Amino acid sequence: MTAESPFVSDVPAVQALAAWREARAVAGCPARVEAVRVPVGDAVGRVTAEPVWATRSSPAFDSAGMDGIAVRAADTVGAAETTPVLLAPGGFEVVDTGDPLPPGYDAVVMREHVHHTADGSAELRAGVPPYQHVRSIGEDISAAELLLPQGHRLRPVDVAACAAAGATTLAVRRAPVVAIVPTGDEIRPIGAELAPGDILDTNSLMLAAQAREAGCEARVTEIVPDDPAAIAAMVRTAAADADLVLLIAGSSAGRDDYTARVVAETGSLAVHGVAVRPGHPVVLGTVGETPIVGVPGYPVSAALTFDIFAAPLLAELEGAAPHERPSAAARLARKLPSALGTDDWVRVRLGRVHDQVVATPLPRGAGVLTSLVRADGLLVVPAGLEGHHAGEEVRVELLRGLADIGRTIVAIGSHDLVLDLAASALRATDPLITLASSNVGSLGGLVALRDGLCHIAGSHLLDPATGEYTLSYVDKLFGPDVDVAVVRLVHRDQGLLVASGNPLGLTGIGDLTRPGLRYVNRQRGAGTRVLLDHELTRRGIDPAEVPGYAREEHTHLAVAAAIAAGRADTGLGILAAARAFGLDFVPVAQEPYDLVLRTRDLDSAQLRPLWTLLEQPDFQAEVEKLGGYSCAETGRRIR
Ligand SMILES: Nc1nc2c(c(=O)[nH]1)N[C@H]1C(S)=C(S)[C@@H](COP(=O)(O)OP(=O)(O)OC[C@H]3O[C@@H](n4cnc5c(N)ncnc54)[C@H](O)[C@@H]3O)O[C@H]1N2
Ligand code: MOO
Repeated sequence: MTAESPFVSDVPAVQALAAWREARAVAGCPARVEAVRVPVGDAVGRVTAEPVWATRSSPAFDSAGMDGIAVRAADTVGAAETTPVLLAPGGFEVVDTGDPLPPGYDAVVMREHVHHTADGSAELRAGVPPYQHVRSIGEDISAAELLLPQGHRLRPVDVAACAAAGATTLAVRRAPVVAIVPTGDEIRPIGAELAPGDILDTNSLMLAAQAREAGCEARVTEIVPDDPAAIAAMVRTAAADADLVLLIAGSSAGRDDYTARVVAETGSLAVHGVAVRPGHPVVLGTVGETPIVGVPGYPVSAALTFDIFAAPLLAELEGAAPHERPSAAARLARKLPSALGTDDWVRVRLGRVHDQVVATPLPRGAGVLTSLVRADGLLVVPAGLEGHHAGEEVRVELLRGLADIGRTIVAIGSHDLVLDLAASALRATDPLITLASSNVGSLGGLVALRDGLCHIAGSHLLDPATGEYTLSYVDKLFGPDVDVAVVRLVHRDQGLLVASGNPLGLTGIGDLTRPGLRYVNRQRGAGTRVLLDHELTRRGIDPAEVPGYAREEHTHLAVAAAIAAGRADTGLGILAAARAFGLDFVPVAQEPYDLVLRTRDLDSAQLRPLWTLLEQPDFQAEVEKLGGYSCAETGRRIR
């Protein structure tokens, strides 16, 4: 690879890590950070640099385990309710929990089992075995035992045990120092006034916090402009007193992307481009004796690059095992395509549907940081796979506890803004409730419900034969005997979304055959597409006559966005989507949008908060404020 090459050539992650390791060895990068001796009280979070041996037993003496009296067990033999034993003063001694056991005694009787008589004797109504309620010397720790191995990250319980075992100081690895260097002419510090095109330096904030969470000291430098000489100077300074440098952005092939060149010129470039996504343009190398990572600028790429490349190295520098997240099996809520040749890191929402965990993929863009914010888990589609089918079992790394996901409502089907509104309203009433919705179209939602992959399927499927919505599809898919309930969410207006002012003067479906028109359609299986097809058929129009019929978007908002950006002239969608993008709207039809579910879930604890919400007048008012919605039948069970 040449330093000048603008091309990022992706190597598999394992190979990249091996190449970087080799480069670090050649550059003489230390294998470990130094060991230091610190007071036990300061050692939490650090990693032991040598084994910890006990120099003291704990307890250091036989001690009373309870408040009461110390006795000789032999003196109590035969004591019973009917034949109490009296111990005269001098034949026992009062003790409190933790007191050394007085010499000559071998057991303790709890004070609530002792009757003191007027002459000061102690009356016992039960015999006691030797060593009852006595903590013997070394019960917890014996002097000379190995308490902790080397390479152990110290937790609060560990330092307490070390101190009890006689340690006042511990030999630990010092915290690795991570220097973070943000770059980019457009990057501004958090809190700065922003001009158009400016971007806040959120990556430094995140990476520094990730480094601290990993037990490191993080130092963020000034933001360096896109000037290779300035970046090189800052990298040299940062590397001089850091154990790892994270150089943010400029990792790919743009005109101002200098990271690979700077690393090659100031040190050695081991890897430029790894077959992982997000994060593929990552740069790995060394500067002096310090490892450096060129972290891609997109926030999701930056976060994952830290996890995949920086965190394992930092753990190794401390001599500790890398942090591993627990994982669980889950079934995919919908199809997950993935490019061959790269490890695809997909963020997922998790929910429990009946007795299985279901994973719903979140948006995949490397700039969509909220996909990580909302993620309950991470799933890696390995380079050798072209993805997974809906319903396929996958292994998911957990970012949240499985117990926490128990209250997630999994919704799959057609997209509607009312579901988004409900998700945020539910969260406001109880932070533990999540409504995770995934848009695969009405038909896809019904299939997912049939296959046990969701709690509710949002549907607005018109049956052109009957003019009825959804019910006939439910019958067809589930058969008449399966207990499926249908609850009305809303009625909504569907119409043609057009640019503000309706510049083409469209009046309805009949105008869609105009030559040169750029229509944008919804995907097959979407209720809106079924509606379009029905309206076309009614007018005897062949879909092939609609220019743009084959062009597909997956949500109302995506259709509206395409029109707002001037990439299309019109598409069928809901009024609320037109409003959200400042578009005009030519009404075509009013349709019901329903929630389909298993009857047994109508009364489940997971779904109950949703039904309560739908009844609320405040919520209904919010919905109608979106425009184009009627709540006249909201919450009514129609099957
Ligand atoms: N022709 C190619 N273009 C791109 C490729 C490629 O292989 N060939 N890779 C794409 C991928 S994938 C990624 S990821 C990005 C990586 O970009 P860079 O590391 O070069 O970063 P920039 O282009 O400078 O910035 C990308 C994006 O991130 C924002 N950014 C930068 N620094 C920060 C920061 N500190 N805090 C928050 N956000 C930051 C920056 O403003 C840009 O919006 O390249 C693709 N392109
Ligand atoms: O690989 Mo980039 O990091 O997808 O966004």
